[in-house]
Amino acid sequence: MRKPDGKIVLLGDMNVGKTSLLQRYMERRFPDTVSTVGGAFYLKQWRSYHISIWDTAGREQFHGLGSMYCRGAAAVILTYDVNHAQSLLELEDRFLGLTDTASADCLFAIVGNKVDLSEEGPGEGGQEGGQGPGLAGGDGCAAPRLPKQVQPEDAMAFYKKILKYKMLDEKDVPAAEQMCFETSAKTGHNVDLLFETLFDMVVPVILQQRAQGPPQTVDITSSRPPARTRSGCCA
Ligand SMILES: Nc1nc2c(ncn2[C@@H]2O[C@H](COP(=O)(O)OP(=O)(O)OP(=O)(O)O)[C@@H](O)[C@H]2O)c(=O)[nH]1
Ligand SMILES: [Mg+2]
Repeated sequence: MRKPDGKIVLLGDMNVGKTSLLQRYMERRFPDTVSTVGGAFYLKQWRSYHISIWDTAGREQFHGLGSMYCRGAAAVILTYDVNHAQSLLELEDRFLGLTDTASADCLFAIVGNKVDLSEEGPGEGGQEGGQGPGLAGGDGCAAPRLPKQVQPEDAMAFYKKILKYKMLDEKDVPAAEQMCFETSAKTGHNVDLLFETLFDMVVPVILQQRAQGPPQTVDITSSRPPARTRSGCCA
């Protein structure tokens, strides 16, 4: 197996939909999932690059593994559930610190998932939302359901906190509006947009990492992550 050129890691509390987002993008479906054990990855070819996308376990008992998965990451997708405010707070309290091992140029995407369940979210309708910016990409035709607990402004405020935590200047990194997404793994809303926006952004980071010396990505040919099977840890 070819060694990946770069790595993207999904982080976030249990049940926010990390595995579902990845399966929606890679397998174009929304299967039943079981809570992830450890971590698992997919390999995606994007242009001439091979990018590994790591799904991690949100459960507290696997927390210690998070910084290992983040080592050398070119991008981290910090995922929360738009209908569960605590899941955004957890990103700041429990998950942001895990990204200390990521690449110095690491990009951060903030993703509010399960937007199909909220009153302001888009309705059902298959893979949609491939156009337009992440936060402006909703088509607003939902049947009323749950009151949305997290607003796009909350996610953008968190993005700015990340920049502060990383001591990055706003003018040196992508704008919050570009990096905050609302998605539905169930309907596919904005899922392609999320991953493909990130892939395009990650390519320059990969080139930068190459220019700086040997890659820091985990060598998946020599390390042995827990096996992923259709009914296994990633399903
Ligand atoms: N309605 C709806 N349900 C979703 C969505 N994404 C995930 N789910 C459901 O939420 C539950 C948890 O999804 P997972 O993808 O397993 O969550 P996870 O973040 O991987 O959880 P851990 O592996 O425990 O960290 C499952 O029952 C999914 O079917 C979504 O966009 N909309
Ligand atoms: Mg999972």
